[in-house]
Amino acid sequence: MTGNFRAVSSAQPRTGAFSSLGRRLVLATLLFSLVFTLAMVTWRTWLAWENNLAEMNSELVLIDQVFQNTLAHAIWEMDRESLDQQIASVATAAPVGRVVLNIVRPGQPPEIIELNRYTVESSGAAPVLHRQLVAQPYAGAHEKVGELTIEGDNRLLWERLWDEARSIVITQVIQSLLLAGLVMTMFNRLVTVHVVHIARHLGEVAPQTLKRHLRLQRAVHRQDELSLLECQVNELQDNLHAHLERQRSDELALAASRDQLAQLVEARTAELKAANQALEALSRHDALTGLANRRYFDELKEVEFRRAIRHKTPLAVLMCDVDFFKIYNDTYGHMQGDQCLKQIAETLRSVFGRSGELAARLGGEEFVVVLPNVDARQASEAAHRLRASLAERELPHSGSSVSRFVTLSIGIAELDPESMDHFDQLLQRADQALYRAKHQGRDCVAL
Ligand SMILES: Nc1nc2c(ncn2[C@@H]2O[C@H](COP(=O)(O)OP(=O)(O)OP(=O)(O)O)[C@@H](O)[C@H]2O)c(=O)[nH]1
Repeated sequence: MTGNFRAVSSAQPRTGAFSSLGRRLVLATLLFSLVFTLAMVTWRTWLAWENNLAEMNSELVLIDQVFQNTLAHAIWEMDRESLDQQIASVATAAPVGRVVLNIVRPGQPPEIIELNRYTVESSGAAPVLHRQLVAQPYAGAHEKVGELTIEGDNRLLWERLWDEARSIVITQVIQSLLLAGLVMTMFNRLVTVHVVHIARHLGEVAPQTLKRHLRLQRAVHRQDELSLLECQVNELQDNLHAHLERQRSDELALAASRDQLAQLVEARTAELKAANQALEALSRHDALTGLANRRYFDELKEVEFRRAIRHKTPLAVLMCDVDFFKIYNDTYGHMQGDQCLKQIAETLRSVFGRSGELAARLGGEEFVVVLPNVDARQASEAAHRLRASLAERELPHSGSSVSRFVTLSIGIAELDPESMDHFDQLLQRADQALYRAKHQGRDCVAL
């Protein structure tokens, strides 16, 4: 499950290098401030220009109001000295750049007095004031004596504009820089720090740390986008934790039921195996005597035959038949006959209990014994041991004409690799020997 989590610290942006949100915001703010500053400077400079023009015009009007009557009077009175002084005063007043006085006298050509503040003629946008000078030599008389033209000082106008523009630019730039700094600081404190904190927290999220909630370090807890994000991250962690817990308990339950199922399957398999073994035992063994039955004997006989041929070892077979068993049954009853067959089987088991020796009931009262690594002589000794062992049991057989007890006739055959190529030939040979034993009077062994 840990593999389902990826550390944020190792995650890279999809394309390009890492670019801080705060830096981009500052750049955008600075760009905006620059454009805004340019616009503001232009607009405020234009306003300042208009103000300066109006102010200079007012100053010229004021000068004109101060001097128009005294000038008209000096012209009327032909007071040259006063006239020159006044013209010089007007020309040296601060906002004045040029003064032109056109003196009109009846019958004389007009006289023009012009004073320039600067040697070089400056013409420009400064305001110009034209005033007709009228003298009042007596009450009710109006005599036009001249015309006064006052032109504003262009240089002064531009100097004033330049001073104002400079202060406008400085204040706008400072204002913009302060605004950008404020935005950057606020954004950094209010957003960037917390976004980085959230990214680090998410990078450390793992199944075992899901219960550790995200806690934003904020002086004042406000309900805003960040608190919403904090809440959603914690809710996601809780859901994930609950889901993992559910998954874990489901896995445990599944494992428990799997174990239970495995135990059940194991028990059922054992039962089945036991039943199969029982079935197999039943299918391979004679129900009455417990000896191998004909089917099992048929399975094993060829194996032993091939082994003896391959290893060139001797192999002997005993064919055993109970003597006068029909009479036994007739005398003691079929049930007793069964008990007798069981006793004979027990005798066979006790005599031929070594590994490899096989005693089987072929049917009725007929038994066969396969003896690997045993030749005819040894088989004969074994047959006699069998007869002796049966005799020891002293199973009464009153109907027998050869003994008071139950006896066996035994035919022996030994494998002859030259003349035999399958087991039945050996069995047939043993059967023929048994036939001879019966004809020799029973209760004997024949080769
Ligand atoms: N009780 C009992 N009798 C069986 C069983 N199988 C076969 N018999 C009897 O065994 C008898 C065999 O008789 P016979 O083949 O005539 O041979 P015998 O009487 O033993 O005579 P000889 O072999 O010539 O000595 C028959 O009467 C069968 O009914 C069995 O499982 N139980």
